[in-house]
Amino acid sequence: TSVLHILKKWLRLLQDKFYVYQFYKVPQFNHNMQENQLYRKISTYLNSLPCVEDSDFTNLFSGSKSNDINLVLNADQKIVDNFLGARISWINEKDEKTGARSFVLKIRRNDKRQILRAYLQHIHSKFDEIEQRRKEVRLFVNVNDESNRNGNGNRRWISVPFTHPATLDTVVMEQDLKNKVKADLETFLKSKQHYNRIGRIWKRNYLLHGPSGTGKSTFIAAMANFLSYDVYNIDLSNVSDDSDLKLLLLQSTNKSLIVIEDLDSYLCNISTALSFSAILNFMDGIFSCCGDERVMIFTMNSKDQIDPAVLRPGRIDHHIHFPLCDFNAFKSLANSHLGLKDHKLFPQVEENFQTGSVLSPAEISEIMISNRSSPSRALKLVISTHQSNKESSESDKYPQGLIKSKSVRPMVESGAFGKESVNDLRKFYGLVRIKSSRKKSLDFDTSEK
Ligand SMILES: Nc1ncnc2c1ncn2[C@@H]1O[C@H](COP(=O)(O)OP(=O)(O)OP(=O)(O)O)[C@@H](O)[C@H]1O
Ligand SMILES: [Mg+2]
Repeated sequence: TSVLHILKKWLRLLQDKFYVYQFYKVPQFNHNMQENQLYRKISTYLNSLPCVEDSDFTNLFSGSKSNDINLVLNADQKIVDNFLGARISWINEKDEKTGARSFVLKIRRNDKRQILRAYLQHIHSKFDEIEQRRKEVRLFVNVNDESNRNGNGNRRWISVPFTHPATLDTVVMEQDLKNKVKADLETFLKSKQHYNRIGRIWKRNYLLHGPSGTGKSTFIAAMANFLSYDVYNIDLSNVSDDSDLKLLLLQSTNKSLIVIEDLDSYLCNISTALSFSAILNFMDGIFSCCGDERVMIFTMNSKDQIDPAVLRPGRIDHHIHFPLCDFNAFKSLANSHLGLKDHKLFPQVEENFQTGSVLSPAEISEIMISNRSSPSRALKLVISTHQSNKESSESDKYPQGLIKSKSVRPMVESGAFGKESVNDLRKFYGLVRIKSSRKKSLDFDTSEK
């Protein structure tokens, strides 16, 4: 077989001498460093070809499902495709200077006239088919400029499969609000023509604001799963300057969620690297290549200190507030986390929440997860943590030295729990204290402290 294989190869080389070929190059990026969609389509198409399995050398990657194994072409690997009797070969080349990649198509001149157009159309439709089947949402994060310079071909994003399990059903929030957001997203998905007609970029901007641990990030994941959009999470600390921010937007694809978390902390300490106007322009999306189907989401702990220009209508289409946990939210969490529709301790919890909420859904959900074997203990712990947090937030009005003695002692002395629960509580309470002091450091600058 080896001899046969070698003979075939020679014969092919000999035949090649008798034909005139034409070459087509499909670079990964255009001159503005926008990703060439055709490159992505060709890459997906070629990796799906059965002949990848027969090639001399190829890469194996695990897929999104546990048993999946994907074959992925290696750089510089040659692959031969057959279409309507014509032989078309592809190779993935790397530009030594810039590190940018391109696919190069080689086709006989005669075949080109007959089939090239149909062949490219075939790639388009195969790609759509594969995408439909795959429906894999990916999470992109921006790499810093350094790795870019190290021959990454100016690629600013790296991606992994997005597997967050949150859905709009699992996020606890007011039902009316949830329905409104759902309806808004559904209308958005159907509104391409409308946006075109009124001359606006087809995008929707959301601001999620509220204290830490109230579900903002979880809601973003739920939105991504609802829309089946890829998520581009921009870490502004990895953005070197204004043009870098533009580049990130240019290199994102359509049907995507573009996320900037904790925008308030960046706006309050705007660095020299990134200007205020660059952020505003970014939010408007005027640099986006085709402005197709993008949802932008910004999160903040508070919008009190934010320049109204950032929040003006059009720049932010929807403001969604994520509050601390009230009794209704608590009941939803108890239902989803502990399977409790009702419990004899519910009236006591309700009474507690009526005096004002001090626990975030994250804190309550944490208590419920770690005590899910004993719902009663979880509820008692919620009540006592709520009380102690309330006391400590009141004692924040007093000098620092008083806080500890005021807040910790009543819980430990109450004797309502076994030793284990008290330890749990201490441990958990420690976390809460660390969290709240972290928040303080965001709110005030050190000189004020
Ligand atoms: N509204 C909610 N519904 C369901 N789970 C929630 C909700 N809020 C918080 N949680 C739970 O708490 C955890 C933390 O929530 P999340 O990270 O979404 O909060 P966040 O508002 O983004 O906080 P931060 O401002 O600190 O980033 C999540 O793992 C989630 O399971
Ligand atoms: Mg978050």
